[in-house]
Amino acid sequence: MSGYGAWGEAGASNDCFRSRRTFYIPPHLRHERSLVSAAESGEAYFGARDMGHRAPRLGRGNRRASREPNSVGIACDEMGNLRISDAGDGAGNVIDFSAYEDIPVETSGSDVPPPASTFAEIDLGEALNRNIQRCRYVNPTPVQRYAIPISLAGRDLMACAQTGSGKTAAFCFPIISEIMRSSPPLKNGRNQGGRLACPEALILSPTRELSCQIHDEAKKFSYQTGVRVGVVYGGAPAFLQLRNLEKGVDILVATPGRLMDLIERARISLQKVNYLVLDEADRMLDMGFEPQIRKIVEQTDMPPPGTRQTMLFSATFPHGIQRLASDFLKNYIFLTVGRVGSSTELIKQRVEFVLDMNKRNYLKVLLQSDKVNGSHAKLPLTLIFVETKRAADSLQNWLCMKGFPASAIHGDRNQLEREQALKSFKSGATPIMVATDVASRGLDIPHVAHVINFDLPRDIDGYVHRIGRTGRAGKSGLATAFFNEANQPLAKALVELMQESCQEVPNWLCQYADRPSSYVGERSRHHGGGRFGGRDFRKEDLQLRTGNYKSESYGESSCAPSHEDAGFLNNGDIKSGCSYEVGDDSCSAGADYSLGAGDANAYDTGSYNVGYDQIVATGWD
Ligand SMILES: Nc1ncnc2c1ncn2[C@@H]1O[C@H](COP(=O)(O)OP(=O)(O)OP(=O)(O)O)[C@@H](O)[C@H]1O
Repeated sequence: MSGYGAWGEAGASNDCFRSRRTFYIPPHLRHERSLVSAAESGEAYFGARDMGHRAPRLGRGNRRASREPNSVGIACDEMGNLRISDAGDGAGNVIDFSAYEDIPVETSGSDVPPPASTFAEIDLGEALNRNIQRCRYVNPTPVQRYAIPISLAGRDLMACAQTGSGKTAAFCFPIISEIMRSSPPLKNGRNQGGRLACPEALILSPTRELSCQIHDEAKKFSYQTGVRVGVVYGGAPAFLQLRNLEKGVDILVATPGRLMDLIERARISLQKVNYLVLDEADRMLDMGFEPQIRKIVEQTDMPPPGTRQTMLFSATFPHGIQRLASDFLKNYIFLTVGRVGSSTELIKQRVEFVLDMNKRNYLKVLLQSDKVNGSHAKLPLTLIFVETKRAADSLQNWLCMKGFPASAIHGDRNQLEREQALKSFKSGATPIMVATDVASRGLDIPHVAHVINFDLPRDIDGYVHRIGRTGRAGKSGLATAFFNEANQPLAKALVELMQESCQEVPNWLCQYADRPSSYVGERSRHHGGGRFGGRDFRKEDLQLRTGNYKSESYGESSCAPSHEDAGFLNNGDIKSGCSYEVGDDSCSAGADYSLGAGDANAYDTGSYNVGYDQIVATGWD
């Protein structure tokens, strides 16, 4: 990854901006000093040389076995030094996914392929299987068990699975496997003398950080498969990204703005895209990104649905967004793994009543107590979410003044600042990171012990994604929310979510939830209050009309469809009260793409936080 510490370096500090010999360190191990030291000293963690450089035998994919090793990506030039390490907890233990074992799963759609219970059951190809072993992924996670066979069967998919449950591999594995075996070879996605990149797979994600992370993961999985992975995102020089694409790219990971820019400059063509993935699909199709996504998917040379395979993944999938998304899909399967959102009991959720004017003091107490209880009296990694970019800067400064090492990440920070903040947080050098929603989705930061919603988001899906930054991959985590009168509209949905997740709900919060409110939480309105947070809107529409739609339920049975949902959807009312700081990641100029600038700006200066900012200005403490 070209960014925040994905690569250690030989004989140098772990500064990824200098060009030295590079060593891949996967996201979940980048905080490990021992690993960084091993990389610095040149000691093989998983020596590429151990594996040799013979062309891999690729099972059904051996037609492409003669391809060169992957060489796309800034640090991928020296494959001899590539480190692929395990998925353990850094202490040699394999991640315990047993917490996800009895998760309810539901599929709907026609002719759903059966799930696989082991990787061995799935014919992914020898080279990829070796990489899976190198990653020490022993068994597929539930979403992988279902999504991989569905994808390998060539079916379109809308998949909804809990945060931290392994969705990235669920879409990467089948794509890599299929590209490995595709025939004839596509000359690594190059045309017109190498200037026009023609990827076979396109993975779109909403933020630069997430794109980098997916790129990193995909590169790791495609090691020695001959499949090339590239990435383009805003805020970084386009020429470097283009130079890498010129070497060939089979799988392109991109943020929408930069991708559109490069399409318009005739540097990328989507004519050969056989696989399209929208990660964080509900985010990609909400009112901020939707026009851009439509342009990319419907107004470029990308093959239409049915010709290409399309897969959408998220932990949350409001019905209005499902309806929009169905334009991009053909005869798709809807898959829900577990309750939409948190991995339930793995994340302990606490809600505290804290007035705005007391938030900072309360935070200080919380952090002090975390420090006392932390190992060696150290602060565990703590991610604090605030509403606005200004609030993020201000809280970061205040925390530093109070002796709590903190970084901040938001859409007004330039790419370098964002990378450095993330790197410093991951390494534990600044164990606190203050963030806006730009960091709420997808980021897989190992060992985040505590997520604090200093300002609660406006919708419950936002909350679900934020708290999902902890309690990932079978680990436990803590999420604390500061709640006060201003958050009353969220109370009902919050109580429902907490009850579903077997959390202790304070009585006072239930009282807020019982009050009439102008806001109807996403969960109640979209999901019908069922045990599955994500339900196939087709099913509910059809059941309403005919009482007949094919659905398979594994684990627990699902609830009756909600008439309220259908009515809501028919009104075309989509995700009002959207709470994103829209500041991706897109424009070639390097500035954050300001989608629905009105929204974003209104959000920054809106009345919701005025009181807070005034308090900051008076410097109370
Ligand atoms: N089969 C597996 N065995 C062990 N670890 C796995 C497996 N699949 C994925 N992981 C690990 O689980 C972690 C979470 O995976 P990932 O980031 O893909 O989650 P996600 O579902 O996309 O989360 P989010 O909804 O927050 O984006 C990663 O560190 C990944 O390496």
